[in-house]
Amino acid sequence: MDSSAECVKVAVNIRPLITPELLNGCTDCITLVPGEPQVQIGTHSFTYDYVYGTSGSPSVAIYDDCVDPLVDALFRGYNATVLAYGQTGSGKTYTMGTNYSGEGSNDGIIPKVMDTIFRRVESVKESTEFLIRVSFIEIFKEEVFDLLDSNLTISKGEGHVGKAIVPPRVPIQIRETVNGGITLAGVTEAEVRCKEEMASYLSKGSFSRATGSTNMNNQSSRSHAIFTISMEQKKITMCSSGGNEDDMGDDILRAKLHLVDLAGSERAKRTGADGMRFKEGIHINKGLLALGNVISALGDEKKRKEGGHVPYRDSKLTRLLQDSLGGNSKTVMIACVSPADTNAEETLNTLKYANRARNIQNKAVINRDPNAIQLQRMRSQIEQLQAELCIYRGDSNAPFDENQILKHKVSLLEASNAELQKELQQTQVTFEHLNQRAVDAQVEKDKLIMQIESIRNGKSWDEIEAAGDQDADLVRSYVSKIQDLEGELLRIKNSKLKHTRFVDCVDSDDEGFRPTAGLFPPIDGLSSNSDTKSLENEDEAEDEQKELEHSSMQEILDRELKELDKRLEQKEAEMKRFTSGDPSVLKQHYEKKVHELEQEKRALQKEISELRNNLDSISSNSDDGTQKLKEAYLQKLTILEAQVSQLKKKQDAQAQLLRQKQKSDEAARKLQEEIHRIKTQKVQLQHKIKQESEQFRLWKASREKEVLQVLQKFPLKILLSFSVCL
Ligand SMILES: Nc1ncnc2c1ncn2[C@@H]1O[C@H](COP(=O)(O)OP(=O)(O)OP(=O)(O)O)[C@@H](O)[C@H]1O
Repeated sequence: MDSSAECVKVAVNIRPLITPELLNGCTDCITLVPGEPQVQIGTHSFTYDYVYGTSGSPSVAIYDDCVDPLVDALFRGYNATVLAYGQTGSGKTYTMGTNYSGEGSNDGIIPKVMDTIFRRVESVKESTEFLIRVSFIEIFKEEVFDLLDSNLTISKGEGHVGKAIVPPRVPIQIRETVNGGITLAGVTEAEVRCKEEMASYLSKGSFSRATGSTNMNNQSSRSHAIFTISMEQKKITMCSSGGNEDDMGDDILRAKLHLVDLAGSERAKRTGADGMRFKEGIHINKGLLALGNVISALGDEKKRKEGGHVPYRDSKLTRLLQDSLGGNSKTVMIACVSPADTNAEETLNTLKYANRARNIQNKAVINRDPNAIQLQRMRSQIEQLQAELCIYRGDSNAPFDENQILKHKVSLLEASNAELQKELQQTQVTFEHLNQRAVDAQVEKDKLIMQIESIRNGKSWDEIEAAGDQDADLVRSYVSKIQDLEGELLRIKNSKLKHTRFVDCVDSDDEGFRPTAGLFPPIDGLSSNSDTKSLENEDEAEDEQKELEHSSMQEILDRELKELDKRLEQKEAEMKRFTSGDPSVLKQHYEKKVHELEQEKRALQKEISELRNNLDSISSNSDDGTQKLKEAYLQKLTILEAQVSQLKKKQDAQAQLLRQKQKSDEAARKLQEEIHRIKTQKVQLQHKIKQESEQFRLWKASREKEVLQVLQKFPLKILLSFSVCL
């Protein structure tokens, strides 16, 4: 997960069974797991960040756990959103406190938010200036209306009970700012200075909100309502520069808290709706369906990593909540559910919806005024230059020694680094917005091109409109396909870069890889047009990239193979040395030699013992002749004994040789085994080379097929416009 990314927090609020449900004999079908944020319904079990049951005073706990941290974040310059979702009558308006009029029960979230904000403002008003504004809008039948519009003449009696409202009011246009933010053209933003003033605007807006009676709630909200609190703050006194992330210094922080009370999520037939109420339901569901699709797209980790399309533009609701879901906001969703068994199906749907929302990751950043950031940076520079000047002047009264100045410089650099990192974060968020806008604009543009083309071909407007959604889906699928391919190309480029570095390290003599020719020949009719070249070039670049990858892989494998061959050659040469003579002949030779020496030794020993016998018989005769013979025998005996001892030595040496021979036989056997292993490795490597070539061939074939399919499906005009935009 990205370190700066933070998941949307999800809480489930289960209201008690209400009187009509009790009168109908409904029973509680939800089970809570004690001590765990878990909910069980039937065989299903879900875990959330927080679960609030039917007892106690949940609104206090909900506020403390889920909303108070968001109000705190608002003061630190972060955007935040609280979103109440659930079927009609599940308690969204009750939980949010959207109907709060400034008097009576203070139970809902919004009154508590107001209370906290103004208590906090009061506590820091000596050091910080605040500008707080509120706006209140509703999305009713896919149009945005300003609930604080002072020209609003509608009275509560005109269309609220059983009859649809036909309000004499002008819808507000949604605009996008240059950095991808969403604004509402001309919406009332009322400045407020106290809680009572803020509550009066909430009450005024709630009064104007479209409500109606349904089977499930006789004061049912028929619109999505967004109450927004904007806060601008600036420190009055100078503050010490420190590394604290939330220290705003001279910055102006601007942040918004959206408090969203959605319309009921139930299916139309359950509410017993007909006529106008039924049509309202269709619009409500369109917005909630789009919201569900956005949640699904953002919650899918694979799609998110690939930067896939998020259909924010499919409804006004999702466009307005763009920042709150997957953007620059800290967001909490409160799923409101009824425990009644009659509502079990809708409750299960809400729980599933909420469960998916837990996977959404937002990237909230502190919203600082860019001018203030620039000012801060310039001030740091001045301080640094002043410090340097002190050193160069050699000013003995200067309060800095060199060490201090270096420390100061380090802290300035650290501060500037932190600033740059924040800027980078903001730029990343802006980039993602712009990217999304580019995709959406591309889809819009291509839809229009197709419509113009259809008009030229004589189609009626009804036919065009009927085909509109289908065409838009087709175009969207192509745009996202192109996005996917671009993403893949980028990944391949990056991995190639890493790979080239690796190869360079392994072999510095490597000349590098030369790009081979593109895979596809120019396409007739397109090749001469310069607009198509970028598309063609990108394809060629991708193909070249793949070819390069393939050839570099082949080169590495070839090199490995050569290395193995070299080792094999060495081992075989060694083996040859061992086996150059016939080992069995050699062995026989040595054994024979030892045997001969043995025989010779025995013969000599026999001769010596005969001589000794003769000597003994001579000793008994003492005449001169026999004495001389005795001396001759003794001499011979000495010579023979010397010969025997030499023969013994030779015999030992031969035995030693024989042992050595046995050892070298063992070494030869091991060598033989090693040669066998190298040969097996070689076969495996050759197999791998073959496999890699085959994979590359298959990729090449599918790539050609893919490009041909895209070219066949796209009208030429769309291809041209894609290539211009991309
Ligand atoms: N926690 C609660 N305790 C007691 N009563 C509650 C609670 N939550 C809701 N109710 C009651 O349930 C009824 C329906 O609540 P609410 O109007 O807030 O529903 P909703 O979800 O806003 O409906 P819709 O989408 O139709 O506007 C109201 O009568 C309300 O007083």
